[in-house]
Amino acid sequence: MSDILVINELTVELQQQTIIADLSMSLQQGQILGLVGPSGCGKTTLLNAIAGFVDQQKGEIVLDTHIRISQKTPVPAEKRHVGMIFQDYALFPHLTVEKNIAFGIQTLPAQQQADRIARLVELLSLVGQEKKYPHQLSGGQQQRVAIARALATQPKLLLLDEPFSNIDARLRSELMVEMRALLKKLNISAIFVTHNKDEVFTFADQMAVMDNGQILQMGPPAQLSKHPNSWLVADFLQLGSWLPIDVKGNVADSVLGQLPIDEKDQLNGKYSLLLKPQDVMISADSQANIVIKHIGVTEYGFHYIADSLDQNNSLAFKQLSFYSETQYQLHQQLTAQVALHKFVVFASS
Ligand SMILES: Nc1ncnc2c1ncn2[C@@H]1O[C@H](COP(=O)(O)OP(=O)(O)OP(=O)(O)O)[C@@H](O)[C@H]1O
Repeated sequence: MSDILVINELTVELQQQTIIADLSMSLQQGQILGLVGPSGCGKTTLLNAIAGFVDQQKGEIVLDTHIRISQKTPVPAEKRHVGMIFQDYALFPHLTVEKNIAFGIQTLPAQQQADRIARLVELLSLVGQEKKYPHQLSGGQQQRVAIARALATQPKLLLLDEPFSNIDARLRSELMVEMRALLKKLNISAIFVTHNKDEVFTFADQMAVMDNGQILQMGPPAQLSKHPNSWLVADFLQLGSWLPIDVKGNVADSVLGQLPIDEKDQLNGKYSLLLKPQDVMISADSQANIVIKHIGVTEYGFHYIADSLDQNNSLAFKQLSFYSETQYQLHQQLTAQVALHKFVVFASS
């Protein structure tokens, strides 16, 4: 399978500030990539650089194995065969649905335009809406028009900036499933930006976590959840809570007791241990070490958030998350123990 996109050491500066810093990645033909990361880390700028809306200062972007773009050999946006769907869809308010869809293909012969519009209207369930204006459509319909308009030019790669953020929560997952099926059917590769990790798990084959203009980790979402390569990735994916530990040799001190540490890891000093909710065992006895601060009800039972009872200890923590079928009370003091497993430990918190 060939790569639809290869990025080598890309640097993008905006107003003398480095926004994308030496970023490298690749995406296989037909794959959907979910791009996540903290606000301001450069996600939209990366899409803009791929689409050709901002200049690159260094590095190379290779589209569909043969369109090679660098600072010395720029390629205008319209020659990149990349479609982009903006967060607010950016539909033309004074144009009907069919005229919006036709916008990028006006140079084609009239019959070819009409055939392509008819096919897209059918594909995106917009039959009967052709003569309507954007303000006469629901959010979901507007999104489908934006998709149809982007697909009209038959792009090899579709870029979507937070495509689902304006959609009603009930409609969202239905639309995501529909759109994924459509992209797969047309064998169109896509990169979409989101703040919602659940969207990545529903919609994407690959996930990239960005921070500070770089990609920290990229791979199938399940792989990143299992083996986060840094504190930031684990924290962004909300994989659990952070337990401060102090490692000496093959044991670690924590306010939840001593934990065995694999000496092969060669740790020494203070770290943060990733504690998944299922790794926390709770009992109500006289050895209390946590106090319940928040109680929620979920499909997995009660969800509790607790602080360590001793807040003066240098290893004290706040907001340990765990689930239990047992109902405890707010402010109740309990004993938490850590189930023995292969710990994931990171240097900073
Ligand atoms: N035209 C511009 N000129 C100068 N700086 C810009 C410009 N556009 C964006 N930036 C800056 O670049 C950084 C990255 O912005 P970008 O929109 O790419 O981030 P993002 O990850 O998409 O953020 P968000 O998740 O909040 O949408 C920010 O610090 C932003 O202020």
